[in-house]
Amino acid sequence: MSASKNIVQIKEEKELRSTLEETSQAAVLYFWASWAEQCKQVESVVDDLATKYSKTQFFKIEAEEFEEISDAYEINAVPTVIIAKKAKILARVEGANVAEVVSQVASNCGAANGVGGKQPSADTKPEFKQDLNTRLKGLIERAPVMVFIKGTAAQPRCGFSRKIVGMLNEQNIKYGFFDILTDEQVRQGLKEYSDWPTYPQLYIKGELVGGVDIVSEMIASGELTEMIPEGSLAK
Ligand SMILES: N[C@@H](CCC(=O)N[C@@H](CS)C(=O)NCC(=O)O)C(=O)O
Ligand code: FES
Repeated sequence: MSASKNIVQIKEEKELRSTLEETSQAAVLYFWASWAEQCKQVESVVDDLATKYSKTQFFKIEAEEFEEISDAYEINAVPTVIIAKKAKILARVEGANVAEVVSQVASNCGAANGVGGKQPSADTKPEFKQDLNTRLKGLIERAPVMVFIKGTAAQPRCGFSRKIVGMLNEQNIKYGFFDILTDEQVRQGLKEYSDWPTYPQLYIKGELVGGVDIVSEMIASGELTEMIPEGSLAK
């Protein structure tokens, strides 16, 4: 996928500088390191975007190899994606936040191929979001009681997730779970979709209930069991 000619792995600092100086368009700078596992996810998205946005220049920059550039863009973590127009930074996405990379490229880099070179894309951004939102909705509705946690129900990988799983088990509630550590797009996307910034997240019949604090209060007041559909309570 990285065969697009508008994407280059920079070998010299001046490659980046001269392109940015010459063009009046936004360029995408992807900073990576070979040791950072998370970069692979972002790299494949960047490759994919380069084929979709063939008029935009994409650069891959090995962060530690090009310290001067990394310092200039204040890179503190890899992966980081910067969208820059000449010296100006239009957007910065740190970490494997794939949904945000897609969304920022869509809103800053004009039209994708086939959209006809129109003005910055009122229509490309929602299109990507639509896909993710459909997916998130499907996950939320996978079971009548659904919990999004770090790790699995059998092996939670965070104290908060362990706590909610323990509470649900204690209440004999049958539930489905999704391990958000396996999917960065879901991890970040669901926060925005449900307007809830942390995990765990408990959903009943497709509706967000809340995290540990809320669920524990609702158990104490008896409210939670009232909300659980009959088939989701083990006798
Ligand atoms: N008070 C929260 C605690 C949950 C929390 O703080 N979660 C953090 C740490 S596990 C979180 O999900 N941060 C965002 C992230 O890791 O993506 C609750 O009631 O659920
Ligand atoms: S992963 Fe650190 S508190 Fe949950």
